[in-house]
Amino acid sequence: MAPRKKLQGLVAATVTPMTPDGQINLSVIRQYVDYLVSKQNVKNIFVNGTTGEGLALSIQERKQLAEEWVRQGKDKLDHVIIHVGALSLPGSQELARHAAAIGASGIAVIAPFFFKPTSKDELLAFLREVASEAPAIPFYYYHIPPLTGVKIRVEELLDGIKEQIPTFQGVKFSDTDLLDLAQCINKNGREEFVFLYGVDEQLLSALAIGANGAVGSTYNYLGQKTNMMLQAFAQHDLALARKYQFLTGEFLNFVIKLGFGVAQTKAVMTFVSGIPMGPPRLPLVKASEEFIAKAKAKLDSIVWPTN
Ligand SMILES: CC(=O)N[C@@H]([C@@H](O)[C@H](O)[C@H](O)CO)[C@@H](O)CC(=O)C(=O)O
Repeated sequence: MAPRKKLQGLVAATVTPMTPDGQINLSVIRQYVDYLVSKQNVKNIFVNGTTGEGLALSIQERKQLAEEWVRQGKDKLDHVIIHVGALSLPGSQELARHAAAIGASGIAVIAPFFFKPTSKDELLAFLREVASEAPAIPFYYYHIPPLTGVKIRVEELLDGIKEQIPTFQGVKFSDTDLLDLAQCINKNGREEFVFLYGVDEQLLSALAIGANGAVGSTYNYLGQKTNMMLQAFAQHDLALARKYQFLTGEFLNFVIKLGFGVAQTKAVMTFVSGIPMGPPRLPLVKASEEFIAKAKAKLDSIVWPTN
């Protein structure tokens, strides 16, 4: 899938549908793609990331999922980015080669987080060895220090990165350190690289400092609303953009207090879309019925602007 345009706007971090007994469920991916496009107006996806439980899947499962998303996304989606990060370099390289071979629009990689890189050079060396296995497609660094524990500043990482990784295209920035993000954008320019923000409840702040778009779990079911926020922001209607951000925040603030993660995202996506996303994989456990009832009532109670 050759990307026709530069990646920008919203990217849904897809959940991995599973059967009730915990096997990956490829059979609903077609319906999932159609739902994102027709109901959420989201035409970019990020597969096998955090929300997709990529690190809890086998290499074989990750390949099967990547293939199905690319197949079903053909002629419907603009970008299918496959997350190929893994704890071992050979695992990550194998996934990178596979993603390129099946026609993914790009690959993304998190920092390995059992044996962690302790410096920019160590991290860059790992990323370079993965990126070079897919030399014809864009490469994105997936920065998510709350989960990886790798806190190397992106500002530092980007310094001279193109010489090391010619396919480097941008960052999925899932951290609240907006000073780091701002420095990245200020030094490199939002035209040079793509900066996709990954903390959905704070997206408007990231847009204000120049983020090109966002990758996140909520764009699966609040994509349409968040697109309205992006539109309001683009039209300099900050008051309206804030309304959308505050309402998304109201929902997330509510569910975060109840305990919110990938399992709960799967449950919310199931009741909003009607597509059965199934349980998460251990060690994650499925959301409780109580959570589902409360989250649904909260989401239903929100009155969105009609403009
Ligand atoms: C830690 C985490 O899961 N963060 C989410 C957010 O979308 C997050 O669910 C949202 O901001 C709610 O807190 C994304 O950054 C993760 C993501 O994009 C991915 O699945 O790779």
